[in-house]
Amino acid sequence: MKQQRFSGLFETESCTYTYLLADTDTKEAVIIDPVLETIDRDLKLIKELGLNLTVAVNTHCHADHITSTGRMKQRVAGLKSAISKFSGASADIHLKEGDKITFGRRFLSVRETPGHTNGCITLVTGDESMAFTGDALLIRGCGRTDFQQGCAKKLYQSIHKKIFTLPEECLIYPAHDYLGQTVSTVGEERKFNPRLTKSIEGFVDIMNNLNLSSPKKMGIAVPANLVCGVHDV
Ligand SMILES: N[C@@H](CCC(=O)N[C@@H](CSS)C(=O)NCC(=O)O)C(=O)O
Ligand SMILES: [Fe+2]
Repeated sequence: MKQQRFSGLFETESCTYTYLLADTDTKEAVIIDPVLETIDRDLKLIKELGLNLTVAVNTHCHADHITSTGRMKQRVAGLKSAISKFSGASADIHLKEGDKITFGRRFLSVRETPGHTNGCITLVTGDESMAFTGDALLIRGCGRTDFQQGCAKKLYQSIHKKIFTLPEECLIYPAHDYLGQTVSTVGEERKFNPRLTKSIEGFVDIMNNLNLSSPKKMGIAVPANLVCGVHDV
């Protein structure tokens, strides 16, 4: 019987979620958005579970924290890094719409969801029961669109066309949450997301008036993440 192991892991400084998915029959595993500060915790869990980590994928070139994918590659034999081909970042695998990341008999399929950045992707499990939305769709929110080629119109269209078309009960796992929320569903966000339930004009207006300060680590995170996060910290 095919089984899947799923872990949601949290990094407290940047409020980032890292997700680990494994086929428990074959032990092949994939990690999504791992953070440099929590590399030891994540690799310990992978070792404890006896998993063979084959792919470390970033949903986009993060601006607020440094990815651990480069460092993980140095510590896990055969591990490949992956990111969108539109991210501008180096990686072993450059992903595009419709690509599949396989782990054992399971897979994640790639949906391009630009708007927060040009290279944002949403990863959807083969049975469409889970979607890892990165910073495109957050729980009752969405990624900001005021830097890294952000575009509010594009983000609105990405979310409506590529995420809200998934089954209502599909679980939404974002890359961040600042309020302690861990999971939502497509149906819930379609109904209750205060930004995405507006018209496109209303959405653009909200996004143009967020007035958020830049992420504290942006100056070091973006250049580091363009090269898989490997740099002298
Ligand atoms: N204060 C944090 C950065 C917070 C932030 O800008 N979050 C991003 C996602 S990380 S690129 C975002 O899109 N937020 C949207 C929102 O509505 O909050 C820091 O200093 O790191
Ligand atoms: Fe981001």
